[in-house]
Amino acid sequence: MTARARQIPVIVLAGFLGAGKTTVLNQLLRGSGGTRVGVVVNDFGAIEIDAMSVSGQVGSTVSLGNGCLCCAVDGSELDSYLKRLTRPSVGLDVIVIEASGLAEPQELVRMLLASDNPRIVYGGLVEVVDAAEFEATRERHPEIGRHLSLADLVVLNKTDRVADADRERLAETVAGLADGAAVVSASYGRIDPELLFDRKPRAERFGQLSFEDVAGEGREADSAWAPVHDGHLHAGYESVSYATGRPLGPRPLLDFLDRRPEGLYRIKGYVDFGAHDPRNRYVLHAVGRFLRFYPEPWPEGEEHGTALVLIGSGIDPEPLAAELDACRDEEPQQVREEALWGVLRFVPEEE
Ligand SMILES: Nc1nc2c(ncn2[C@@H]2O[C@H](COP(=O)(O)OP(=O)(O)OP(=O)(O)O)[C@@H](O)[C@H]2O)c(=O)[nH]1
Repeated sequence: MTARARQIPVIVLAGFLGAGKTTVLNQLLRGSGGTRVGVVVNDFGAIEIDAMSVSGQVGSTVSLGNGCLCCAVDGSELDSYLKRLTRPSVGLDVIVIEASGLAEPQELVRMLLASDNPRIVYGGLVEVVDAAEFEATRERHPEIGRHLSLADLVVLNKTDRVADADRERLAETVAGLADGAAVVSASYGRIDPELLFDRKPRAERFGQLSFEDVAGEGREADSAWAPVHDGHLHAGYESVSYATGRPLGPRPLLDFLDRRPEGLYRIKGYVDFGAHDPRNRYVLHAVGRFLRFYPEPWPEGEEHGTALVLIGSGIDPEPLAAELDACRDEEPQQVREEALWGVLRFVPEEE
């Protein structure tokens, strides 16, 4: 076999905060059959929540926490992870990089195209869009349109959250921005893995980007290419990581979530409600005003505790941490059955 024949496609999975990238990734991993998928997860927050929530993968996962991969100055960090994943002994068929929700996808694509790792080949950019939040997000961040124009495939996710008529309109808007790339509608990230793992020549599958496309040749000067990161989505965003070994009180936490500041767009992580439910931890997801708790059994042997990442613009880390501290349960051993009811209202019946 020639070196070229062994090249492993590397797909970038991008999309704004909370759009459903991890959900799509988990669906792909579940549906990957015998294909061995390697995963690189790039979290924006210091606690690597996404890496923890990628489940059941067939291949290997490496995680790049705390900071945006698109700001790794020369891509050497990414290169070293890819080197590990592309060792023949690992035997991967495809690698998916889940970008942080604030990454500049073209930076990642550029790094992949510039990589001198002979074992990889750029496999396309998948952009995940939150159908329910898209319009508001685009108003705040018009650059989302530019991201879509680079995509090879757009997943219009969370279509269960919008009415049929809105869905069609959104699909049209997104298709217009995506500049000819395929747009597939999905709920809970359910897309056909064949869309990504097909080994046909990529020119047939995706409108492959050339380096010139990505580097901006023939395009208008693009501020995101400046060596500073002012134009990046994450420039105005802050991430706060919060961890505590003391259980949180359900009611104080719900009060906190209820009055969370407008700029606090994304919260994710695990909550320990202590004696209120000693068997389960509660996966928490807030995206805009959307809030969900997903109880799941504590992994065996895992120390119980709460770990949250809060991401937003104009948020003030210290008061947020102090407010969360104030949610810690005063009487962690005392169970009031009704205390958890408020939380259970935000547990979906089924996906
Ligand atoms: N209603 C609905 N919720 C969804 C859908 N897809 C994902 N979600 C929920 O949206 C929340 C965020 O999903 P994630 O997959 O974590 O989003 P993400 O893009 O990886 O988030 P970041 O890494 O923080 O940017 C979770 O609560 C998901 O269960 C969907 O199609 N419909």
